Amino acid sequence: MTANLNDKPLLSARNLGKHYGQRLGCRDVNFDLYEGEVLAVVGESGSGKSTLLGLLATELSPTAGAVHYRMRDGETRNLFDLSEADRRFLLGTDWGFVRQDARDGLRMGVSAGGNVGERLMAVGGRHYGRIRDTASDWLNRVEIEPERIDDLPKSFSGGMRQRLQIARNLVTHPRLVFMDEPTSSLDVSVQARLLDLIRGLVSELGLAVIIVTHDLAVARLLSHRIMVMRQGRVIETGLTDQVLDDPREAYTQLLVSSVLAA
Ligand SMILES: Nc1ncnc2c1ncn2[C@@H]1O[C@H](COP(=O)(O)OP(=O)(O)OP(=O)(O)O)[C@@H](O)[C@H]1O
Repeated sequence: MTANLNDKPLLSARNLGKHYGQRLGCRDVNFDLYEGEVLAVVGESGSGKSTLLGLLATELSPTAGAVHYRMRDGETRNLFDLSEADRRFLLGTDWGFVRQDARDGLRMGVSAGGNVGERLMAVGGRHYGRIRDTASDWLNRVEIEPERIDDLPKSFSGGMRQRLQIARNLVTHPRLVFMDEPTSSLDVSVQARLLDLIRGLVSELGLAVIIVTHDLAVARLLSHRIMVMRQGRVIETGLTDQVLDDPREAYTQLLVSSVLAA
């Protein structure tokens, strides 16, 4: 019988680690991520979450280990052996990256429609009318009035900017989306609405997501699995509800009971 590709992980980290000179960023990170799976990485400030995300998204070079990724053609490659062109292809089409600060994820000098359309053009979209229609459709999906299509993101509220960032990232139907504290810069009421939107889109599009958050409520709402980091290492991992309801490690128990400032 032919193996179902979906039985294989989309991404596998093996003994992944990074030191910044003498300082430990993260070490010995091992996990598999499957299509459609949402993995939350949680831990206190300085525990290595951003370092890990940077490594997975190939923005940082590891000092140890590998990350294997199943490309669209079914071939599994070590991300750190990819050519610059392959890397750019992944970043521009197959992956999304939703940043904590929308200014880092959007082109602030380009209209809302341009921000979304640009990613479509990167995957070969050439027909101006169709690109504009798709952009307008995506603005609608993220609850931005399509009449705002020609407005610059700087005229948008924080919540709207984050929603625009999400549209820009999802328009190419990526298979994997990295999210770095996507809601933490927003007011609590705005956060709830954005989380709802993210949850709906992730499930509708069957996205695999790796989300870094210090907010366990965000992890609870969005993720299937959770990885708890402390001092650069993964100290506990498992199904989100299981880990949060019945943490094995004393440190996770403290984190859950909010004794630690996450
Ligand atoms: N560019 C860098 N140069 C040197 N050390 C760094 C660098 N970036 C991170 N570190 C160190 O690596 C460790 C892990 O930091 P990292 O930013 O990955 O943690 P984090 O869990 O994402 O923290 P936060 O939630 O505050 O963003 C820390 O000790 C940090 O000081």
